[in-house]
Amino acid sequence: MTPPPHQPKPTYKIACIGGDGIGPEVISAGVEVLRAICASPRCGFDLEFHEYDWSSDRYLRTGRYIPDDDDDLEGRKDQGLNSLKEKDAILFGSVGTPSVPDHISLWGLRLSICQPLQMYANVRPSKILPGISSPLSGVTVGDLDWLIIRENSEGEYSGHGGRSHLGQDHEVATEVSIFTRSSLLRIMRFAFSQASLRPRKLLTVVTKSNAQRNGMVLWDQVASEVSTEFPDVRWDRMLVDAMTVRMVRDPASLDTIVATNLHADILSDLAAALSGSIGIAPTANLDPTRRNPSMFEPIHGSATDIVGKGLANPVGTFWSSAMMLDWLGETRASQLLLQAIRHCCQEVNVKTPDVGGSSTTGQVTQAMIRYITSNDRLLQLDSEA
Ligand SMILES: NC(=O)C1=CN([C@@H]2O[C@H](COP(=O)(O)OP(=O)(O)OC[C@H]3O[C@@H](n4cnc5c(N)ncnc54)[C@H](O)[C@@H]3O)[C@@H](O)[C@H]2O)C=CC1
Ligand SMILES: CC(=O)C(=O)O
Ligand SMILES: [K+]
Ligand SMILES: [Mn+2]
Repeated sequence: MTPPPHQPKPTYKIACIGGDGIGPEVISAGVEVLRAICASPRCGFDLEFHEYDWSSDRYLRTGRYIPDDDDDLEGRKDQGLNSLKEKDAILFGSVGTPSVPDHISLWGLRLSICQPLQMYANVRPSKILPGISSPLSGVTVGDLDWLIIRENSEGEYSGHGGRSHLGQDHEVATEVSIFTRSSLLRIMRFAFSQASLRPRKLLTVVTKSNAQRNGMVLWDQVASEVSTEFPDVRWDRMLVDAMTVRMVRDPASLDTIVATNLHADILSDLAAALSGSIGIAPTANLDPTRRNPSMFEPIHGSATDIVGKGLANPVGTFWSSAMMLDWLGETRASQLLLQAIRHCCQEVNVKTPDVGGSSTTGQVTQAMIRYITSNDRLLQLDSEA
């Protein structure tokens, strides 16, 4: 048989934005682990990492989180937002520091990437991993396995509103939630299709249409319209306040969940805590049209209380990196990464203090790399092994 023609390995360009606080610590751990995968001769692709210094430090130095595309930075003009569009994916840490107001930092960096690049679907899996215990008594692996879909482009985080009469008794501030039919159609179609891909084919639409009588009513209406396109998906509707009760009291009754930008932000932190720790939970900011690169980050923030101490759990970043590989079509490498996470959490018990262990960020990272290096046969198709 003639051997197949030599195929060059695909090389994916990954933008790495560590950001603030523990962001750079977990991102460098993620990059080390991803490099260990690529170092295997059995790995069928390569990753090219492009580091960005976008952070609050840069903001305090230059007045900008993201330089203009035509700013000349040490002779280079390729470091602005447009440069992200040439990448295959973005790995993001976190943004936020005590010396900059949180609304400046979040809008200056994370939202300034997600919004122009139309990453309208924020995907947040939440699941109890073997070796990790839930604070809910009697709830264990398999009892909590959720996929939270967060609307990531509008709603309460549209940035509409303003302040006037500053400092006066009649000072006023508005924060206007925006709900558009076109954005609701795309997020509901995305959520129903994600639900239809999971074995239980079960979607819960979170709402607050009792008190919020405009945007949330349109939200419900579009959910109902889109449901007719997905006859195989069973779905129900929950008011967000009652949803918190159901998540705690009956986690096994839930599977895929769709909620607004604000509601899902809150519910996913709760989900992370119920599944063991905020340090574990991953997220993907997806442009499902693939016109733009998507961005992968742990759901946690910059955790300035633990920065520089080796206490940051890097698992949220490893899991996010696995989601990134999956999005790039590298499912075997993604599976290997997930398996390495399970191995660290359960078999060798290498865990950070937030999940009851005593290992450092670096020790967890090294244990991941050891597992990957000695199990790299899993990167090959069975027929090639
Ligand atoms: N996507 C992003 O970049 C986000 C940024 N933020 C920003 O981060 C800053 C801090 O926000 P917080 O409300 O304190 O939330 P946070 O998620 O940074 O921290 C909350 C608590 O969880 C702990 N924690 C978080 N990540 C951990 C990890 N990997 N391992 C172990 N423990 C971990 C922290 O030590 C802290 O006690 C703020 O400026 C906020 O605006 C918050 C959430 C997301
Ligand atoms: C900002 C924030 O809390 C989040 O994206 O989850
Ligand atoms: K983050
Ligand atoms: Mn959040």
